[in-house]
Amino acid sequence: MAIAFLKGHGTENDFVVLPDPDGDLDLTDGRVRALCDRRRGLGADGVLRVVRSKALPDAPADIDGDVWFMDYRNADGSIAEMCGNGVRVFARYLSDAGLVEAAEFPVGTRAGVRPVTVRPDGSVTVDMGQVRRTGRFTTTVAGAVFEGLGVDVGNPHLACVVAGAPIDALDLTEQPAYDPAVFPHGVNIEFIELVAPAEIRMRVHERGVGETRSCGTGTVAAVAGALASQGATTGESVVHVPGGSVRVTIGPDTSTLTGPAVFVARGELDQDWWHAHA
Ligand SMILES: N[C@@H](CCC[C@H](N)C(=O)O)C(=O)O
Repeated sequence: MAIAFLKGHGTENDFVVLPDPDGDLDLTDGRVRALCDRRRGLGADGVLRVVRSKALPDAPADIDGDVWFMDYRNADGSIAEMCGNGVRVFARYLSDAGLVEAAEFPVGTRAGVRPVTVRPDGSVTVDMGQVRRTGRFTTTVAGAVFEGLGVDVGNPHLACVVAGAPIDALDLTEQPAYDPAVFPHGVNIEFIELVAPAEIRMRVHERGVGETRSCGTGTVAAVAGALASQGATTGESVVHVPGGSVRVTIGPDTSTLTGPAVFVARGELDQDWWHAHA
């Protein structure tokens, strides 16, 4: 069986997309790690398997079986509940491939259904759901302690506004320290610089990946963190990340993320390579 793939990115958070409507692929952790490896594989921050919800045994039971499901894996092979940049790339794939005809449709994720709108200019808006604030916590980078807002947007985040020092100077090559009692399943950690009332810059260290050039769920968490630093819970902001810019709105009941979704390549995996990495 030929195994098709696409390579795409959203603000340079890059993914291998594997169309697998009937859930036939044996997508082991080892294969995910090999696919994401930038030397022995295709190279990516994560894998997006495109599968019908009814074909994935661990899809949440309340998602309609015909809804397309984003089976997301981090580069280290771990499973994450949600990926904001990935869901835009995923939605764009479904639309370009003619698997969905409407411009607005639901995408299933482990964090629940996320309604998306694919726009004629190729950008995608995602309804990211309600932002849950979980408390104030700290992280440590090279001995420097940063305080931030814990945020749950389906997956866990710690959004830290950095005052008085440029975020560019932070060394994010190592895992920033955090309290595992607070984040027992790990955490994505954002470092935020306030640029203007509705404009921020962000860097991120992603759970299961390392520093990436963007994190969509992280941008929503970052805007929640920036708003909190100004005593607000709702608002909107442009978020500049190393890989580009996105727009985030946060309301009392839900949030949205709008940004690009780009395809770079498509092809077929080598069968021998696939079998060698079981
Ligand atoms: N890059 C993603 C988030 C991917 C999952 C994350 N690393 C986690 O483990 O929660 C995004 O764009 O949101």
